[in-house]
Amino acid sequence: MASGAYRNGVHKGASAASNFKSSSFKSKHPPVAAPGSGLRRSSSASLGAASGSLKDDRGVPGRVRVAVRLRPRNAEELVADADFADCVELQPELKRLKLRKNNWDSDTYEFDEVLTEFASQKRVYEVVAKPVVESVLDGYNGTVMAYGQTGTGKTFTLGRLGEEDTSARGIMVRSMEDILADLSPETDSVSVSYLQLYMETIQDLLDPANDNIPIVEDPRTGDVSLPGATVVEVRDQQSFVELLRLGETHRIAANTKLNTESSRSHALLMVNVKRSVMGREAALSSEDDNSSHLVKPFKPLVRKGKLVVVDLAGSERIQKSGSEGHTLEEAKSINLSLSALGKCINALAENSAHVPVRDSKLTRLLRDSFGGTARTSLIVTIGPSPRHRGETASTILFGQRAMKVENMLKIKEEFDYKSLSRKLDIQLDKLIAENERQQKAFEEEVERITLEAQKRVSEVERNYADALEKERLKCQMEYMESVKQLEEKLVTNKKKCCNGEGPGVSGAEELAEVKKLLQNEIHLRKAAEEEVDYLKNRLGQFTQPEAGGNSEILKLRKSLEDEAHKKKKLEEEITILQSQLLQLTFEADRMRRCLERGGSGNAFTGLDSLMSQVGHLHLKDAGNGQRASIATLSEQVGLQKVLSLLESEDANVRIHAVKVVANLAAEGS
Ligand SMILES: Nc1ncnc2c1ncn2[C@@H]1O[C@H](COP(=O)(O)OP(=O)(O)OP(=O)(O)O)[C@@H](O)[C@H]1O
Repeated sequence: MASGAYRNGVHKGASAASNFKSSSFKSKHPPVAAPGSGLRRSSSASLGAASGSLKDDRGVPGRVRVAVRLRPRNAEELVADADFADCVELQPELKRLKLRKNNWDSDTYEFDEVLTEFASQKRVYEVVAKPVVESVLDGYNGTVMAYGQTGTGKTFTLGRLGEEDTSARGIMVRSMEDILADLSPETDSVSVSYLQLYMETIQDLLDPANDNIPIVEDPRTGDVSLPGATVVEVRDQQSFVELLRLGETHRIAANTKLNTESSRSHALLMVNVKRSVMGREAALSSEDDNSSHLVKPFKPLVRKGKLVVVDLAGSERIQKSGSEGHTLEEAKSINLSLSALGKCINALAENSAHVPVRDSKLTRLLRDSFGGTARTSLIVTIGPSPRHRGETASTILFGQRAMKVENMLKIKEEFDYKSLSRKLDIQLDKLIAENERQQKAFEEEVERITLEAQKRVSEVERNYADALEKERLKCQMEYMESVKQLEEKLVTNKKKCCNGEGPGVSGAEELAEVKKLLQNEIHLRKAAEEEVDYLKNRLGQFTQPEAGGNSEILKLRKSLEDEAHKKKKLEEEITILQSQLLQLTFEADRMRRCLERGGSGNAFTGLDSLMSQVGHLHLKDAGNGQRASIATLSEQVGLQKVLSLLESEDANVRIHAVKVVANLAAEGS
């Protein structure tokens, strides 16, 4: 008899149950909640509370919570036990169970939760498993375990998929629903392994070929791992249900092959939840300030919670199962692991110094669930049949002992170097991209400014070239005009000379007029020079910011210099023109004087025509300078002709010829 049992409603001896009266079943002191956790915390009575939880370095104290669930009578029992009362009577409001010994005597037990045959799957989940799931999401390990005789509803409670009737969904499916709803897909992840422990061998229910998985314990942390077990990351509920179905199919196939039943093996679903605490905080802060990740210090932490859901093999005794041969060995093996679990629980309940954890694979696998750092809920399932009273009593006692086991819940939080590295990589990528963007923008800006400058320079060049061209044309026109006027005047003078009229207008007046024209010309030239200077200054202003290397500007300067050079040449030509004009004026004067003296006009005819030709040549070739006129005279008039005039009989002709030659010689020199 358990020390905590009630008999006939009277409490006998110190019991775990008596302690539970003072403990709250509500989550008054939930473990440290992950920031931003979206899962609604259970508010109804639950097994998950850490009574009087005081968090210190060792963790949060948390007793193993135990619920009892009664299966309704099945078809066989309805017939076979028709004339008998159930072996148990439940008082759910008092969280008590009465186990009948006979018609007048019963033992009373108190549990953390008493679930009648009418309890819904939803309620069972909420009081048994939900607080554990919440702890797992907060970074603790958690265990939900079903213990009971074959056929009492362990698989019904834990493993129902509820595909046709969602209200029938069991604890596994509902747990994953809550986990997936609470995780952030960007920073968190959840993965599962599904295993079967049969005859001290661990088989992979997600990969049947993998049928002897070793257990590895971390000597430092005591954490248990199963290297080689298939681990599947779960992204949505549907894929998880598929995995459960696949596991169930493999479990049935494996058991058929081994000629056994599911009740002979233990099924373990391991759910690993990994969430980045920093990731969530950073994500929240970055909503307010996009650049915060660059300046705010951050601590990348990862919380790793592991949920283990264990559907234990049937707890019936060997002698009652009538096993023999291989089945007997099998039953012994099942019993071995279950009795090892019972022994461990007893040792822990009694605060024994030695806990035989290593006696079986089951206890090795569950070492964290009892007396470890996990939050653990146990649901013991019982049937109503008085024919199985002994099994029911044994199950109830197992549950009562488990209620005495105290765990020290510890949060599994690690510094997440991987996440830090990933975050830094992302930050680095962002910075590189930003840098490239800025570099590109800078280059585009430089290109834009260069284009703008080039455009402005070419605009100035064009304006300047236009202005120069205009000025040049203007000068040319004026020059041509002046030359034309001089020619006309010369012809008029000659005509007058030939007609013996003499210069109608005095030569001095004509000369003054020509001088005036020249002055005008000089004035215009000066104005053009000023215009050029002004344009030069303007160009200098435009090109100053790009000083030091713009080839366009250099070109512009060169063309400016060329223009200045041309201008200088034009000025020289004007000077030549002036000297020629003087010479012509002199010749005209001389001719006029000659005519006035009444000398032979005929005698001078050849010489006049020669002078006329010389004059024309001078005007035509003025652009090439004085030297060109001698060469042209020699070519076009012929030096022989000039020389023949020197031998003329007329002395005046000879004198003129001498003068012409002398003038030409003076020109030549
Ligand atoms: N609370 C319940 N309400 C209605 N039916 C139930 C309940 N619990 C169990 N059953 C039914 O009882 C039968 C046995 O249940 P189940 O297979 O879950 O038992 P078990 O303890 O897992 O058995 P085993 O140890 O052999 O695997 C099933 O048909 C199941 O539907």
